[in-house]
Amino acid sequence: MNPSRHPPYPGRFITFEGIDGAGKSTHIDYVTGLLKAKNRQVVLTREPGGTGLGEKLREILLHDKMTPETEALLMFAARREHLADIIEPALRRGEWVLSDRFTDASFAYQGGGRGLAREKLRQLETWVHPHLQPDLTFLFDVSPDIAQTRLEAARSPDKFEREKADFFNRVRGEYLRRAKEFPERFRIIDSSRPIAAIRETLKTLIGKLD
Ligand SMILES: Nc1ncnc2c1ncn2[C@@H]1O[C@H](COP(=O)(O)OP(=O)(O)O)[C@@H](O)[C@H]1O
Ligand SMILES: Cc1cn([C@H]2C[C@H](O)[C@@H](COP(=O)(O)OP(=O)(O)O)O2)c(=O)[nH]c1=O
Repeated sequence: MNPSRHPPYPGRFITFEGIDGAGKSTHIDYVTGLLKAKNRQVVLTREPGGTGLGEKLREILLHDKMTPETEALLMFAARREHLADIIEPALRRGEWVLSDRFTDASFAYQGGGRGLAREKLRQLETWVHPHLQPDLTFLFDVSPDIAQTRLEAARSPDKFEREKADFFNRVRGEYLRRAKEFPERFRIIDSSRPIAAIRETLKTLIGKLD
């Protein structure tokens, strides 16, 4: 049970983070399978998105030009809906929520990437989810060069994916800084390795959860 939660929910909240192309989407399905094999009820979701309104905001966020402040506010607006409609009800029911990104992404992208002050993001975090943090965060860590090569082979880029290596170096740096700040919940996964090797790591880590 996560003691930082009030009230304490019986479910578990696991988030998947990393720069674009790091392999989150590839591995979230694998982890879902591992948990289902352990007879856990799993809710698979993503940010921005996860709700009807959240998915509409995602379309705007991924394609429209806006100030960094607007970007942060819309990310947290989508998150508020996500928490109220999906995440907290599932945790109350005792289910395992796996989310492709959460608030660490706002610190990494809007903070590290766009340069917004960390304190502003902390204020939004306190406003939107004062008593809830993930139980566990997998940080898929890889260089922007490798991620870019993988993405070029896979799909056409959205607004974020068109950013340059400098931007992703700052995003990666902020993710790693947060992993140091919250070592009890972060697990850094070396994502430069082949998919099979990463699966082995994930299997070991998931096997340790009760
Ligand atoms: N460890 C890996 N080695 C090689 N290719 C990978 C690896 N992980 C993911 N990929 C490929 O890279 C691309 C981006 O992966 P994806 O899971 O969509 O990343 P993300 O969700 O983090 O943006 C996909 O085509 C995927 O098959
Ligand atoms: C949740 C979140 C995502 N993002 C960005 C990161 C991603 O580039 C984009 C969409 O995330 P994601 O769903 O990971 O995109 P994809 O499936 O194409 O890899 O939104 C932020 O900038 N801040 C946030 O708080």
